[in-house]
Amino acid sequence: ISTATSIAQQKFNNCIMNASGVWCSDEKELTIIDNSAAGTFVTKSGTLQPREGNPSPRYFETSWGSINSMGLPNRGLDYYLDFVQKLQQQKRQKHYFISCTGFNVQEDLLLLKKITDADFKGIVELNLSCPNVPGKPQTGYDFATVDMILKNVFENYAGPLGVKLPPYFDIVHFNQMAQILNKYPLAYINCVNSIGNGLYIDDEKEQVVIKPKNGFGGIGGDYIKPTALANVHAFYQRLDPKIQIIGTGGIKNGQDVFEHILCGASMVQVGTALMKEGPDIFERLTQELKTIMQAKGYSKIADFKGKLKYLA
Ligand SMILES: O=C(O)c1[nH]c(=O)[nH]c(=O)c1I
Repeated sequence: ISTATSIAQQKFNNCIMNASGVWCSDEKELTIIDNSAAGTFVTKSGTLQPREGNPSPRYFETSWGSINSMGLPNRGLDYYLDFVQKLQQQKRQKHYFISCTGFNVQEDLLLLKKITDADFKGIVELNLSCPNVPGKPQTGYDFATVDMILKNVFENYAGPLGVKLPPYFDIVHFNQMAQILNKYPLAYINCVNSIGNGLYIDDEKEQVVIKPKNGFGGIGGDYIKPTALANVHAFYQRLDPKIQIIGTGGIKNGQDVFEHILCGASMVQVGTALMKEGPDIFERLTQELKTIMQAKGYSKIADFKGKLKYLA
């Protein structure tokens, strides 16, 4: 039984990896993920300059998931690029994802030029959905801007590239976004980022639990799985099959991985549950998925990818 997959013709021996932002902020964390059962890793979204991010407390775990307003703290794109290129020299058969995000299209293009100049051979994840930089909108909800960015990106970047999208909640929005995405040679889209600007309250103290933005933050975990599955499947139904889908959101056991693949995901990313359990989770998720596949008579993920059935 194989849980292998491929994205943009790059092969991965496992379809399960980390979500950007979790266990991927420095080379120590990235090395641990690289040596875990995860098929590969994606870095924290790198910006042109390093960033401190928002004041703490900025992350809080609940029984059903998490709320975060990290504020894009990162070592800067150059740091991640240098580290991944060094690692790539040692592990030629492995491929890695680098996440990046600019505050406007000029910055996006500068980030991509750095990646081109470094002769990066992995896959780029352009983050269009950070919900936690005060005063900055989530690009993914501005359709015209997404269209303009993708036009500029694909006029300037030649390597495999995907985008990290926010969750959408309206069928018309799925249609409008799919129409835009289908115009471009995207390697994949990654659905979903956290559900932006949720609010979690400590009843005893009668107060919020994170400091930035009066407690408003991105929601992850069990809360968002139905939304994540819907976004994966809605785009699977609408996109050119050349554009693959990475499923992110609410994955904490083999069943959740199975459901994302059934909805059309070629790869899945784990955030909140990885934060809670640590990198050993990848071995557990892989075994649980294999057990489910065995019970159902599937030998590879292509046997059931996207095969969600509807009621007649
Ligand atoms: O606050 C963050 O750093 C953050 N938090 C998220 O939940 N998603 C994102 O894309 C980012 I860049």
